[in-house]
Amino acid sequence: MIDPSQTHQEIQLWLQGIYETLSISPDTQRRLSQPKLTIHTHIPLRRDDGSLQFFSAWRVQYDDTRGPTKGGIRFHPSVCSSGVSNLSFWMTIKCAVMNLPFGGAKGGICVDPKTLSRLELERLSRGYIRSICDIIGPERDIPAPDLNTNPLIMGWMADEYAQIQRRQAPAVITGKPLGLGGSHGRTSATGYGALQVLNQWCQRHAKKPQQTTVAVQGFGNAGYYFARRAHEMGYGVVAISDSHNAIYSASGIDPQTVWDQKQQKRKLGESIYCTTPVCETEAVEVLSKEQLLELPVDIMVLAAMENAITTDNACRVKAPLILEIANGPVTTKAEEILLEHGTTILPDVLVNAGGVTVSHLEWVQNRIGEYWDEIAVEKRLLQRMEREARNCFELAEAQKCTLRQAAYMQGIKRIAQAMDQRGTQDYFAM
Ligand SMILES: NC(=O)C1=CN([C@@H]2O[C@H](COP(=O)(O)OP(=O)(O)OC[C@H]3O[C@@H](n4cnc5c(N)ncnc54)[C@H](OP(=O)(O)O)[C@@H]3O)[C@@H](O)[C@H]2O)C=CC1
Ligand SMILES: O=C(O)CCC(=O)C(=O)O
Repeated sequence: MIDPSQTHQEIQLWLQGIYETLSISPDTQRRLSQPKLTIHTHIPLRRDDGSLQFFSAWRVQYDDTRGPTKGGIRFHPSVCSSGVSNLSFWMTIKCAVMNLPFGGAKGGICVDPKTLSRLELERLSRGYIRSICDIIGPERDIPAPDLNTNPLIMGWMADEYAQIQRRQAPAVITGKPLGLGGSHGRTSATGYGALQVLNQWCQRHAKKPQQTTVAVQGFGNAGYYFARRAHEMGYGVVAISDSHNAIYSASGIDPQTVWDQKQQKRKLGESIYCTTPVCETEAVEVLSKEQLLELPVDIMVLAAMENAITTDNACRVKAPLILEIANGPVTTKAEEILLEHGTTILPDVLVNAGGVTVSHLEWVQNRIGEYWDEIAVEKRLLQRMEREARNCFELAEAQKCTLRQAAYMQGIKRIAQAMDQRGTQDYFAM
Protein backbone atom coordinates (compact mmCIF):
# COMPACT_ATOMS: atom_id res chain seq x y z
CA MET A 1 0.00 0.00 0.00
CA ILE A 2 1.23 3.52 -0.75
CA ASP A 3 1.84 5.53 2.43
CA PRO A 4 -1.15 7.90 2.57
CA SER A 5 0.62 10.40 4.90
CA GLN A 6 1.16 13.85 3.54
CA THR A 7 4.59 14.77 2.32
CA HIS A 8 6.47 18.03 2.51
CA GLN A 9 6.04 18.37 -1.28
CA GLU A 10 2.24 18.00 -1.04
CA ILE A 11 2.08 20.70 1.62
CA GLN A 12 4.31 23.02 -0.43
CA LEU A 13 2.16 22.41 -3.53
CA TRP A 14 -1.00 23.24 -1.58
CA LEU A 15 0.65 26.46 -0.36
CA GLN A 16 1.13 27.73 -3.92
CA GLY A 17 -2.50 28.86 -4.06
CA ILE A 18 -2.05 30.90 -0.87
CA TYR A 19 1.21 32.43 -2.13
CA GLU A 20 -0.45 33.46 -5.40
CA THR A 21 -3.47 35.05 -3.68
CA LEU A 22 -1.20 37.04 -1.36
CA SER A 23 1.46 37.79 -4.04
CA ILE A 24 4.16 36.38 -1.77
CA SER A 25 7.65 37.02 -3.15
CA PRO A 26 9.78 34.08 -4.38
CA ASP A 27 12.36 34.87 -1.65
CA THR A 28 9.77 34.53 1.09
CA GLN A 29 8.42 31.35 -0.47
CA ARG A 30 11.95 29.91 -0.49
CA ARG A 31 12.51 30.88 3.16
CA LEU A 32 9.29 29.13 4.10
CA SER A 33 10.05 26.00 2.09
CA GLN A 34 12.49 24.38 4.53
CA PRO A 35 13.42 24.48 8.22
CA LYS A 36 16.16 26.74 9.44
CA LEU A 37 17.76 24.21 11.78
CA THR A 38 17.31 20.48 12.29
CA ILE A 39 19.07 18.53 15.02
CA HIS A 40 19.02 14.75 14.96
CA THR A 41 20.57 13.06 17.96
CA HIS A 42 20.72 9.63 19.58
CA ILE A 43 20.02 9.74 23.29
CA PRO A 44 21.65 7.05 25.45
CA LEU A 45 19.40 5.58 28.13
CA ARG A 46 20.62 3.25 30.86
CA ARG A 47 17.63 0.94 31.36
CA ASP A 48 16.66 -0.23 34.83
CA ASP A 49 18.02 -3.70 33.98
CA GLY A 50 21.48 -2.20 33.36
CA SER A 51 21.42 -2.41 29.55
CA LEU A 52 22.17 0.61 27.36
CA GLN A 53 19.74 1.69 24.65
CA PHE A 54 19.80 4.61 22.20
CA PHE A 55 16.74 6.56 21.09
CA SER A 56 16.55 8.75 17.98
CA ALA A 57 15.42 12.29 18.74
CA TRP A 58 14.93 15.54 16.84
CA ARG A 59 14.45 19.25 17.38
CA VAL A 60 13.48 21.26 14.31
CA GLN A 61 13.40 25.06 14.35
CA TYR A 62 11.47 26.02 11.26
CA ASP A 63 11.37 29.79 11.22
CA ASP A 64 12.19 32.52 13.78
CA THR A 65 11.30 35.65 11.84
CA ARG A 66 8.56 36.72 14.26
CA GLY A 67 10.34 35.71 17.47
CA PRO A 68 11.97 32.80 19.30
CA THR A 69 10.81 29.46 18.01
CA LYS A 70 8.10 27.66 19.97
CA GLY A 71 6.62 24.20 19.93
CA GLY A 72 6.06 20.99 21.81
CA ILE A 73 8.02 17.80 22.34
CA ARG A 74 6.37 14.46 21.65
CA PHE A 75 7.31 10.96 22.70
CA HIS A 76 5.95 8.40 20.24
CA PRO A 77 7.24 5.46 18.17
CA SER A 78 6.16 7.24 14.95
CA VAL A 79 8.40 10.30 15.54
CA CYS A 80 10.66 10.85 12.51
CA SER A 81 12.53 13.67 10.82
CA SER A 82 9.92 14.57 8.17
CA GLY A 83 7.06 14.37 10.67
CA VAL A 84 8.76 16.70 13.15
CA SER A 85 9.61 19.06 10.31
CA ASN A 86 5.95 19.26 9.18
CA LEU A 87 4.89 19.85 12.78
CA SER A 88 7.44 22.66 13.17
CA PHE A 89 6.13 24.31 10.01
CA TRP A 90 2.56 24.15 11.33
CA MET A 91 3.79 25.72 14.60
CA THR A 92 5.24 28.61 12.56
CA ILE A 93 1.91 29.20 10.86
CA LYS A 94 -0.08 28.70 14.09
CA CYS A 95 1.88 31.27 16.10
CA ALA A 96 1.40 33.78 13.29
CA VAL A 97 -2.33 33.00 12.95
CA MET A 98 -2.65 33.82 16.67
CA ASN A 99 -0.37 36.88 16.31
CA LEU A 100 1.96 35.55 19.03
CA PRO A 101 5.56 36.86 18.99
CA PHE A 102 6.98 33.42 18.19
CA GLY A 103 8.30 31.42 15.29
CA GLY A 104 7.75 27.68 15.06
CA ALA A 105 9.61 24.56 16.22
CA LYS A 106 8.87 21.00 17.26
CA GLY A 107 10.76 18.14 18.82
CA GLY A 108 10.35 14.52 19.65
CA ILE A 109 11.84 11.21 20.63
CA CYS A 110 11.09 7.99 18.77
CA VAL A 111 10.00 5.96 21.80
CA ASP A 112 6.93 4.32 23.25
CA PRO A 113 6.91 5.94 26.71
CA LYS A 114 4.45 3.32 27.96
CA THR A 115 7.34 0.79 27.89
CA LEU A 116 9.54 2.86 30.23
CA SER A 117 9.55 2.97 34.02
CA ARG A 118 9.13 6.36 35.64
CA LEU A 119 12.86 6.65 36.36
CA GLU A 120 13.73 5.66 32.78
CA LEU A 121 11.29 8.29 31.51
CA GLU A 122 12.95 10.93 33.68
CA ARG A 123 16.46 9.94 32.52
CA LEU A 124 15.39 10.01 28.86
CA SER A 125 13.70 13.42 29.27
CA ARG A 126 16.82 14.85 30.90
CA GLY A 127 19.01 13.26 28.19
CA TYR A 128 16.91 14.98 25.52
CA ILE A 129 17.55 18.38 27.10
CA ARG A 130 21.30 17.65 27.38
CA SER A 131 21.25 16.93 23.62
CA ILE A 132 19.50 20.14 22.61
CA CYS A 133 20.46 22.57 25.42
CA ASP A 134 22.75 24.61 23.16
CA ILE A 135 19.95 25.57 20.79
CA ILE A 136 17.12 26.29 23.24
CA GLY A 137 16.61 29.22 25.62
CA PRO A 138 13.95 31.76 26.68
CA GLU A 139 14.86 34.03 23.76
CA ARG A 140 15.79 31.33 21.31
CA ASP A 141 13.59 28.23 21.28
CA ILE A 142 11.01 27.32 23.94
CA PRO A 143 9.74 23.71 24.10
CA ALA A 144 6.42 22.64 25.63
CA PRO A 145 4.27 19.50 26.03
CA ASP A 146 2.71 17.63 23.13
CA LEU A 147 1.64 14.04 22.53
CA ASN A 148 2.61 11.77 25.48
CA THR A 149 4.42 14.54 27.36
CA ASN A 150 3.04 16.48 30.33
CA PRO A 151 3.85 18.96 33.14
CA LEU A 152 5.84 16.32 35.06
CA ILE A 153 8.17 15.81 32.08
CA MET A 154 8.39 19.57 31.44
CA GLY A 155 9.41 20.01 35.09
CA TRP A 156 12.29 17.51 34.71
CA MET A 157 13.36 19.18 31.49
CA ALA A 158 13.29 22.70 32.95
CA ASP A 159 15.29 21.45 35.95
CA GLU A 160 17.88 19.79 33.69
CA TYR A 161 18.28 23.02 31.72
CA ALA A 162 18.67 25.07 34.93
CA GLN A 163 21.36 22.65 36.19
CA ILE A 164 23.31 22.80 32.93
CA GLN A 165 23.08 26.61 32.79
CA ARG A 166 23.71 26.99 36.54
CA ARG A 167 20.92 29.57 36.72
CA GLN A 168 17.15 29.71 36.96
CA ALA A 169 15.56 30.06 33.54
CA PRO A 170 11.88 29.04 33.89
CA ALA A 171 10.92 30.74 30.60
CA VAL A 172 12.92 28.14 28.62
CA ILE A 173 10.05 25.65 28.77
CA THR A 174 6.31 26.09 29.14
CA GLY A 175 3.68 23.68 30.39
CA LYS A 176 5.62 23.25 33.65
CA PRO A 177 3.97 22.29 36.95
CA LEU A 178 2.59 25.30 38.85
CA GLY A 179 5.26 25.00 41.56
CA LEU A 180 8.03 25.45 38.99
CA GLY A 181 6.59 28.56 37.32
CA GLY A 182 3.89 26.92 35.25
CA SER A 183 0.74 28.83 34.39
CA HIS A 184 -2.77 28.18 35.53
CA GLY A 185 -4.87 26.97 32.63
CA ARG A 186 -2.10 25.52 30.41
CA THR A 187 -3.24 21.91 30.73
CA SER A 188 -6.83 22.66 29.73
CA ALA A 189 -5.91 25.38 27.21
CA THR A 190 -5.88 23.33 24.00
CA GLY A 191 -9.28 21.75 24.67
CA TYR A 192 -10.90 24.95 25.90
CA GLY A 193 -9.42 26.99 23.05
CA ALA A 194 -10.75 24.49 20.50
CA LEU A 195 -14.20 24.65 22.07
CA GLN A 196 -14.13 28.44 21.86
CA VAL A 197 -13.53 28.20 18.09
CA LEU A 198 -16.35 25.66 17.74
CA ASN A 199 -18.70 27.87 19.79
CA GLN A 200 -17.93 30.83 17.52
CA TRP A 201 -18.62 28.75 14.43
CA CYS A 202 -21.89 27.44 15.87
CA GLN A 203 -23.02 30.96 16.75
CA ARG A 204 -22.32 32.18 13.21
CA HIS A 205 -24.29 29.26 11.77
CA ALA A 206 -27.16 29.40 14.29
CA LYS A 207 -26.39 25.90 15.59
CA LYS A 208 -27.26 25.11 19.19
CA PRO A 209 -24.93 22.76 21.11
CA GLN A 210 -27.97 20.82 22.32
CA GLN A 211 -28.88 19.95 18.72
CA THR A 212 -25.52 18.33 17.95
CA THR A 213 -23.93 14.92 18.30
CA VAL A 214 -20.17 14.80 18.72
CA ALA A 215 -17.53 12.05 18.36
CA VAL A 216 -14.08 12.65 19.86
CA GLN A 217 -11.05 10.77 18.50
CA GLY A 218 -8.26 10.83 21.10
CA PHE A 219 -8.88 11.10 24.84
CA GLY A 220 -5.69 12.58 26.23
CA ASN A 221 -4.94 16.07 27.41
CA ALA A 222 -6.60 17.88 24.51
CA GLY A 223 -9.52 15.51 23.88
CA TYR A 224 -10.49 15.15 27.54
CA TYR A 225 -10.68 18.85 28.39
CA PHE A 226 -12.53 19.54 25.15
CA ALA A 227 -15.05 16.72 25.70
CA ARG A 228 -15.64 17.53 29.35
CA ARG A 229 -16.48 21.17 28.80
CA ALA A 230 -18.38 20.50 25.55
CA HIS A 231 -20.60 18.07 27.50
CA GLU A 232 -21.09 20.70 30.24
CA MET A 233 -22.15 23.22 27.58
CA GLY A 234 -24.78 20.86 26.19
CA TYR A 235 -23.04 19.31 23.17
CA GLY A 236 -24.09 15.68 22.80
CA VAL A 237 -20.85 13.72 23.15
CA VAL A 238 -21.82 10.24 21.91
CA ALA A 239 -18.46 8.61 21.13
CA ILE A 240 -14.87 8.71 22.38
CA SER A 241 -11.78 6.75 21.31
CA ASP A 242 -8.23 6.17 22.49
CA SER A 243 -5.34 4.26 20.92
CA HIS A 244 -7.07 0.96 21.72
CA ASN A 245 -10.84 1.24 21.15
CA ALA A 246 -13.84 3.52 20.84
CA ILE A 247 -16.98 3.64 22.95
CA TYR A 248 -20.36 4.80 21.67
CA SER A 249 -23.75 5.53 23.18
CA ALA A 250 -26.54 7.15 21.16
CA SER A 251 -27.98 8.71 24.32
CA GLY A 252 -24.74 10.41 25.29
CA ILE A 253 -21.59 9.84 27.31
CA ASP A 254 -20.32 11.71 30.36
CA PRO A 255 -16.62 12.36 29.56
CA GLN A 256 -15.70 12.82 33.23
CA THR A 257 -16.93 9.31 34.11
CA VAL A 258 -15.01 7.85 31.18
CA TRP A 259 -11.90 9.78 32.24
CA ASP A 260 -12.11 8.53 35.83
CA GLN A 261 -12.44 4.97 34.58
CA LYS A 262 -9.59 5.36 32.09
CA GLN A 263 -7.30 6.45 34.93
CA GLN A 264 -7.87 2.99 36.46
CA LYS A 265 -8.08 0.79 33.36
CA ARG A 266 -5.77 2.77 31.01
CA LYS A 267 -7.78 1.50 28.00
CA LEU A 268 -11.22 2.44 26.67
CA GLY A 269 -13.49 -0.51 25.98
CA GLU A 270 -12.35 -2.71 28.84
CA SER A 271 -15.25 -4.47 30.55
CA ILE A 272 -15.63 -1.74 33.18
CA TYR A 273 -17.41 0.40 30.58
CA CYS A 274 -20.07 -2.23 30.05
CA THR A 275 -20.61 -3.08 33.71
CA THR A 276 -20.64 0.56 34.80
CA PRO A 277 -22.50 2.38 32.00
CA VAL A 278 -21.25 5.88 31.31
CA CYS A 279 -24.67 6.99 30.12
CA GLU A 280 -28.00 6.74 31.83
CA THR A 281 -30.35 4.93 29.53
CA GLU A 282 -28.38 2.73 27.20
CA ALA A 283 -25.47 0.32 27.38
CA VAL A 284 -22.24 1.55 25.93
CA GLU A 285 -21.14 -0.12 22.71
CA VAL A 286 -17.46 -0.84 22.13
CA LEU A 287 -16.32 -0.04 18.57
CA SER A 288 -12.95 -0.13 16.89
CA LYS A 289 -11.09 3.18 16.88
CA GLU A 290 -11.42 3.24 13.07
CA GLN A 291 -15.23 2.85 13.27
CA LEU A 292 -15.53 6.03 15.35
CA LEU A 293 -14.31 8.09 12.38
CA GLU A 294 -17.20 6.83 10.26
CA LEU A 295 -20.04 7.51 12.71
CA PRO A 296 -22.94 9.64 11.40
CA VAL A 297 -22.43 12.46 13.93
CA ASP A 298 -22.76 16.22 13.43
CA ILE A 299 -19.24 17.04 14.62
CA MET A 300 -16.12 14.86 14.34
CA VAL A 301 -13.40 16.03 16.71
CA LEU A 302 -9.91 14.80 15.78
CA ALA A 303 -7.74 15.02 18.90
CA ALA A 304 -5.26 12.16 18.44
CA MET A 305 -2.56 12.31 15.78
CA GLU A 306 -1.82 13.40 12.23
CA ASN A 307 -3.10 11.39 9.23
CA ALA A 308 -6.30 10.23 10.94
CA ILE A 309 -8.22 10.91 7.73
CA THR A 310 -6.42 9.97 4.53
CA THR A 311 -7.51 9.03 1.02
CA ASP A 312 -8.12 5.55 2.46
CA ASN A 313 -11.06 6.53 4.67
CA ALA A 314 -12.10 10.08 3.64
CA CYS A 315 -15.06 8.97 1.54
CA ARG A 316 -16.50 7.06 4.53
CA VAL A 317 -16.46 10.10 6.86
CA LYS A 318 -20.08 11.19 7.35
CA ALA A 319 -19.76 14.12 9.77
CA PRO A 320 -20.47 17.43 7.99
CA LEU A 321 -18.15 19.32 10.38
CA ILE A 322 -14.61 18.37 11.44
CA LEU A 323 -12.80 20.08 14.31
CA GLU A 324 -9.05 19.52 14.04
CA ILE A 325 -7.55 19.55 17.53
CA ALA A 326 -4.65 17.30 16.52
CA ASN A 327 -1.98 18.69 14.21
CA GLY A 328 -2.44 17.59 10.61
CA PRO A 329 -5.17 14.99 11.20
CA VAL A 330 -6.54 15.38 7.64
CA THR A 331 -4.10 15.00 4.75
CA THR A 332 -4.22 17.48 1.88
CA LYS A 333 -5.50 14.80 -0.53
CA ALA A 334 -8.14 13.62 1.95
CA GLU A 335 -9.28 17.22 2.35
CA GLU A 336 -10.00 17.42 -1.39
CA ILE A 337 -12.34 14.44 -1.07
CA LEU A 338 -14.05 15.88 2.01
CA LEU A 339 -14.54 19.27 0.37
CA GLU A 340 -16.18 17.60 -2.63
CA HIS A 341 -18.65 16.07 -0.18
CA GLY A 342 -19.33 19.50 1.33
CA THR A 343 -17.58 18.87 4.64
CA THR A 344 -16.51 21.93 6.62
CA ILE A 345 -13.12 21.70 8.35
CA LEU A 346 -12.18 23.96 11.24
CA PRO A 347 -8.38 23.84 10.79
CA ASP A 348 -5.68 22.81 13.26
CA VAL A 349 -3.55 25.95 12.99
CA LEU A 350 -6.47 27.90 14.47
CA VAL A 351 -8.40 25.31 16.47
CA ASN A 352 -5.57 23.86 18.58
CA ALA A 353 -3.76 27.16 19.15
CA GLY A 354 -5.07 27.49 22.71
CA GLY A 355 -2.12 25.50 24.00
CA VAL A 356 0.56 27.74 22.58
CA THR A 357 -1.52 30.81 23.48
CA VAL A 358 -1.38 29.93 27.18
CA SER A 359 2.25 28.85 26.74
CA HIS A 360 2.88 32.42 25.63
CA LEU A 361 1.12 33.66 28.77
CA GLU A 362 3.32 31.33 30.88
CA TRP A 363 6.46 32.66 29.17
CA VAL A 364 5.32 36.25 29.83
CA GLN A 365 4.61 35.48 33.51
CA ASN A 366 8.04 33.81 33.90
CA ARG A 367 9.74 36.83 32.38
CA ILE A 368 7.95 39.47 34.43
CA GLY A 369 8.01 37.34 37.60
CA GLU A 370 4.34 37.90 38.33
CA TYR A 371 1.62 35.25 38.21
CA TRP A 372 -2.07 35.44 37.25
CA ASP A 373 -4.98 33.39 38.52
CA GLU A 374 -6.94 30.87 36.45
CA ILE A 375 -9.76 33.31 35.67
CA ALA A 376 -7.36 35.93 34.31
CA VAL A 377 -5.50 33.38 32.16
CA GLU A 378 -8.67 31.84 30.74
CA LYS A 379 -10.12 35.27 29.95
CA ARG A 380 -7.03 36.15 27.90
CA LEU A 381 -7.09 32.76 26.18
CA LEU A 382 -10.74 32.96 25.18
CA GLN A 383 -10.46 36.57 24.04
CA ARG A 384 -7.53 35.81 21.74
CA MET A 385 -9.15 32.65 20.37
CA GLU A 386 -12.37 34.56 19.68
CA ARG A 387 -10.57 37.44 17.98
CA GLU A 388 -8.38 35.35 15.68
CA ALA A 389 -11.21 32.90 14.88
CA ARG A 390 -13.45 35.82 13.92
CA ASN A 391 -10.68 37.21 11.70
CA CYS A 392 -10.37 33.83 9.95
CA PHE A 393 -14.13 33.40 9.53
CA GLU A 394 -14.48 36.90 8.06
CA LEU A 395 -11.52 36.39 5.74
CA ALA A 396 -12.96 33.08 4.50
CA GLU A 397 -16.28 34.76 3.78
CA ALA A 398 -14.64 37.72 2.02
CA GLN A 399 -12.32 35.52 -0.06
CA LYS A 400 -14.91 32.75 -0.57
CA CYS A 401 -12.28 30.23 0.46
CA THR A 402 -11.98 27.43 3.00
CA LEU A 403 -11.25 28.18 6.63
CA ARG A 404 -7.85 26.49 6.27
CA GLN A 405 -6.98 28.77 3.36
CA ALA A 406 -8.14 31.79 5.36
CA ALA A 407 -6.09 30.80 8.42
CA TYR A 408 -2.96 30.28 6.30
CA MET A 409 -3.52 33.64 4.59
CA GLN A 410 -3.76 35.31 7.98
CA GLY A 411 -0.57 33.62 9.24
CA ILE A 412 1.54 33.84 6.09
CA LYS A 413 0.67 37.50 5.57
CA ARG A 414 2.05 38.29 9.03
CA ILE A 415 5.20 36.19 8.50
CA ALA A 416 5.85 37.66 5.04
CA GLN A 417 5.44 41.18 6.38
CA ALA A 418 7.96 40.48 9.18
CA MET A 419 10.41 38.99 6.65
CA ASP A 420 10.11 42.12 4.50
CA GLN A 421 10.60 44.33 7.56
CA ARG A 422 13.83 42.51 8.43
CA GLY A 423 15.28 43.71 5.12
CA THR A 424 16.90 41.97 2.23
CA GLN A 425 20.00 40.57 3.97
CA ASP A 426 20.65 36.84 3.84
CA TYR A 427 19.99 36.88 7.56
CA PHE A 428 20.59 34.07 10.01
CA ALA A 429 19.25 35.37 13.28
CA MET A 430 19.85 32.38 15.52
N1 LIG B 1 -1.22 19.12 24.38
C1 LIG B 1 -1.29 20.26 23.74
O1 LIG B 1 -1.20 21.32 24.33
C2 LIG B 1 -1.49 20.28 22.26
C3 LIG B 1 -1.73 19.14 21.55
N2 LIG B 1 -1.96 19.23 20.21
C4 LIG B 1 -2.18 18.04 19.43
O2 LIG B 1 -3.31 17.34 19.92
C5 LIG B 1 -3.12 15.95 19.73
C6 LIG B 1 -3.31 15.25 21.06
O3 LIG B 1 -2.37 15.75 21.98
P1 LIG B 1 -2.50 15.49 23.54
O4 LIG B 1 -3.92 15.38 23.91
O5 LIG B 1 -1.64 16.46 24.20
O6 LIG B 1 -1.80 14.07 23.65
P2 LIG B 1 -2.00 12.95 24.75
O7 LIG B 1 -0.80 12.10 24.65
O8 LIG B 1 -2.37 13.54 26.05
O9 LIG B 1 -3.29 12.14 24.21
C7 LIG B 1 -3.36 11.55 22.96
C8 LIG B 1 -4.60 10.73 22.91
O10 LIG B 1 -4.77 10.21 21.58
C9 LIG B 1 -5.02 8.81 21.69
N3 LIG B 1 -4.66 8.16 20.44
C10 LIG B 1 -3.44 7.91 19.92
N4 LIG B 1 -3.55 7.29 18.73
C11 LIG B 1 -4.88 7.14 18.51
C12 LIG B 1 -5.66 6.58 17.47
N5 LIG B 1 -5.09 6.05 16.39
N6 LIG B 1 -7.01 6.62 17.57
C13 LIG B 1 -7.60 7.15 18.64
N7 LIG B 1 -6.92 7.71 19.67
C14 LIG B 1 -5.59 7.69 19.59
C15 LIG B 1 -4.21 8.37 22.89
O11 LIG B 1 -4.67 7.12 23.36
P3 LIG B 1 -4.08 6.44 24.70
O12 LIG B 1 -4.74 7.19 25.82
O13 LIG B 1 -4.55 5.04 24.60
O14 LIG B 1 -2.60 6.61 24.65
C16 LIG B 1 -4.55 9.52 23.84
O15 LIG B 1 -5.81 9.32 24.42
C17 LIG B 1 -1.73 15.78 19.11
O16 LIG B 1 -1.85 15.73 17.72
C18 LIG B 1 -1.03 17.04 19.51
O17 LIG B 1 0.00 17.38 18.61
C19 LIG B 1 -2.02 20.42 19.56
C20 LIG B 1 -1.80 21.57 20.24
C21 LIG B 1 -1.45 21.62 21.61
O1 LIG C 1 2.60 25.16 23.89
C1 LIG C 1 3.42 25.19 22.99
O2 LIG C 1 4.40 25.92 22.99
C2 LIG C 1 3.27 24.34 21.75
C3 LIG C 1 2.18 23.32 21.78
C4 LIG C 1 2.28 22.49 20.54
O3 LIG C 1 3.20 21.72 20.38
C5 LIG C 1 1.29 22.63 19.50
O4 LIG C 1 0.53 23.61 19.48
O5 LIG C 1 1.24 21.77 18.60
